[in-house]
Amino acid sequence: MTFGARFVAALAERGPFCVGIDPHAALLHEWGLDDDVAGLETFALSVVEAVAPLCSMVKPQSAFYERFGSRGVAVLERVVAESRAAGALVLMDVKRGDIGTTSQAYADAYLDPASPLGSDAVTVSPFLGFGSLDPFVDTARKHDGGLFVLALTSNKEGPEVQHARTDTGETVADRMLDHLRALNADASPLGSFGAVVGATIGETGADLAFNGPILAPGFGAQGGTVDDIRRIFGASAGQVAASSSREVLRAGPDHGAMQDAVRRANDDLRGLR
Ligand SMILES: O=c1ccn([C@@H]2O[C@H](COP(=O)(O)O)[C@@H](O)[C@H]2O)c(=O)[nH]1
Repeated sequence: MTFGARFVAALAERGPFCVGIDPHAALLHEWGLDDDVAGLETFALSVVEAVAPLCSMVKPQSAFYERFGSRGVAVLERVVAESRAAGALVLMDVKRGDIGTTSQAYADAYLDPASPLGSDAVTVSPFLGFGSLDPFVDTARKHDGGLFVLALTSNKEGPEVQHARTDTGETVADRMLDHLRALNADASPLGSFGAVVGATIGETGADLAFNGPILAPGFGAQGGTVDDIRRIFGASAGQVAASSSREVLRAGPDHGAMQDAVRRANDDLRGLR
């Protein structure tokens, strides 16, 4: 089953809310844990245990594990394996992108099921040129994985690059979305090549109608709301997984409170479908 098909099925069954598993130092302290590998492990696996059986997709942010070196990455490997075992899709948030030969190594690391970090999908950056992502595209096709390509990110600095005009007059973001349209052409029910479009973006005029999954980070702690998802995505809202990390994680360590936060977000977002 392709990633696009798994994404559609997971959102229909479990709801459109994606939980970011980002073990910030401040959150470890709020949970009464030390900011060390043992604290990271307790935090991350506790979040997995609480939310992975419930939500359609989890999105671990690799940076928060990498900061502990190889032992942190070992925890990330367990987050991937245990989340998938609990039935959640795993989107590895690493925003990789490099020249093609290096992109191939990244693609193998995150999209080959034989890799310890092999995930359902990975976030990638197209700002070395969309064609530099070809190894990710080919590897995703080979293993039925998915990509989420940065298009209109949730941070306030993004427009400097993403709203800039290309040689043909369209914005960089529009060009990226055009590439995604081409990659997903004819896919059914949805292609596997998604876009990252923040829940915080203002009026951009971008055409967000395309036949692929959309990740909307910035929901919750960064200020994005259900109304923003409705306003930004309109008729494409049914393809959106809205993602939040800190908002859910702050409800912990109580499992019930984190699960309630997931259920509430899913209920609110389901109204848009
Ligand atoms: O445009 C983007 C792309 C990715 N992110 C990532 O999402 C989470 C947001 O965390 P919150 O605590 O919900 O703010 C984090 O991992 C970012 O790296 C994003 O925010 N915006």
